[in-house]
Amino acid sequence: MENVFDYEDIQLIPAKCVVNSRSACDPSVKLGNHTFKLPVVPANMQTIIDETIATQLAKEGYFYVMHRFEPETRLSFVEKMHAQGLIASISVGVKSEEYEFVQMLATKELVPEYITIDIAHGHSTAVIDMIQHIKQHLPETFVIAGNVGTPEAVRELEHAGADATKVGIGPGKVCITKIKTGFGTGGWQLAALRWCAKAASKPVIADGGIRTHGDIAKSIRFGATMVMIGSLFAGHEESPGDTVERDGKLYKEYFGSASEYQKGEKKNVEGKKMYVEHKGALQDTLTEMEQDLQSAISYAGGSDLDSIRHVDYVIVKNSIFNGDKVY
Ligand SMILES: NC(=O)C1=CN([C@@H]2O[C@H](COP(=O)(O)OP(=O)(O)OC[C@H]3O[C@@H](n4cnc5c(N)ncnc54)[C@H](OP(=O)(O)O)[C@@H]3O)[C@@H](O)[C@H]2O)C=CC1
Ligand SMILES: Nc1nc2c(ncn2[C@@H]2O[C@H](COP(=O)(O)O)[C@@H](O)[C@H]2O)c(=O)[nH]1
Repeated sequence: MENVFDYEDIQLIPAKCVVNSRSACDPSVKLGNHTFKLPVVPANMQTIIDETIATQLAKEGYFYVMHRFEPETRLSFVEKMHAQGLIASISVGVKSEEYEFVQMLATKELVPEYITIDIAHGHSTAVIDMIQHIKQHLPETFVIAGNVGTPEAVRELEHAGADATKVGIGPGKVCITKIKTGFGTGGWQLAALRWCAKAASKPVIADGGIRTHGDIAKSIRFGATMVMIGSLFAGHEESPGDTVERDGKLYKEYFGSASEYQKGEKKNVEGKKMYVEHKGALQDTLTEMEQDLQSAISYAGGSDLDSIRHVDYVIVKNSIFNGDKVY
């Protein structure tokens, strides 16, 4: 691997603007059979999304992926979403009961529009088998498989039938995989995304490590169709994590899906808990993301997301923030 870099090492180079207002730029994206307002999806984690947020996002035209940590609610969740005419987008693991769950959905003719296979090390026989199982029983469902960090993994999961792959092993804010195992794309997630996207023939979702809205545009430039984000979505008033007050300031808890707080035990822990500053309503962040992406598109010299994919860039190793705090 040559040219290893991460989000903070890159600046995109502006091209001549062709719109008279940023509002003329369209940041919507197609994934599978549906078009969504933004190329952004909140992480399928228990402190990031719940049924209320999923419903709100679906109603407003944003993509969402419900987490898999209350497995007994998933079937009724799909029913509830479909009863409202909304898309159902759920997560599964790879244990034997998950095979039965997929079969049960098929038997009841409940077909989620999207299923995400949510596993730490997605380049595995377990994930390949699950892709094939879903495709056998729910052939109409769009399958997102992950997480992976190499072109070989992208090719194998696509070959097994995945409709999209999710890239990112260890770049997450509450991730400790890189520390505990020495493996992953932490510190070079953007370069790993580029490496994987070049091998992909289907959409790639960049997962983890997004710290600013500009990082969304950079992900698009380096091959992502969409980005999955945890920490930037953890602090909203709607966020499911507990709210705590410290020295008169409000914070929300954000913990990893492989943390002891999620697992309820200290076994194979690869995630931690942190507190993020409370920051108001989720819709405000989504609106700001939309405006920032519209602006990014205008800097790219176009009027839609595709224009970002073609801009030049420079590598300015770890220096673009000039030592400033990001916010
Ligand atoms: N994106 C990322 O960088 C990471 C994300 N996570 C998140 O944490 C959650 C838990 O993930 P995960 O532990 O995969 O899910 P599960 O705890 O559901 O494990 C799924 C199955 O895969 C097995 N398994 C897990 N990791 C490995 C491995 N490295 N090698 C072989 N078998 C393995 C488990 O067995 P056993 O437990 O016995 O090994 C289990 O049977 C997920 O939501 C995932 O997205 C976790 C780490 C990294
Ligand atoms: N290594 C771990 N990664 C995790 C864990 N829980 C979630 N995740 C991944 O992080 C992203 C979100 O990253 P962020 O930088 O936007 O906060 C999420 O989508 C997962 O892929 C975990 O316990 N360990």
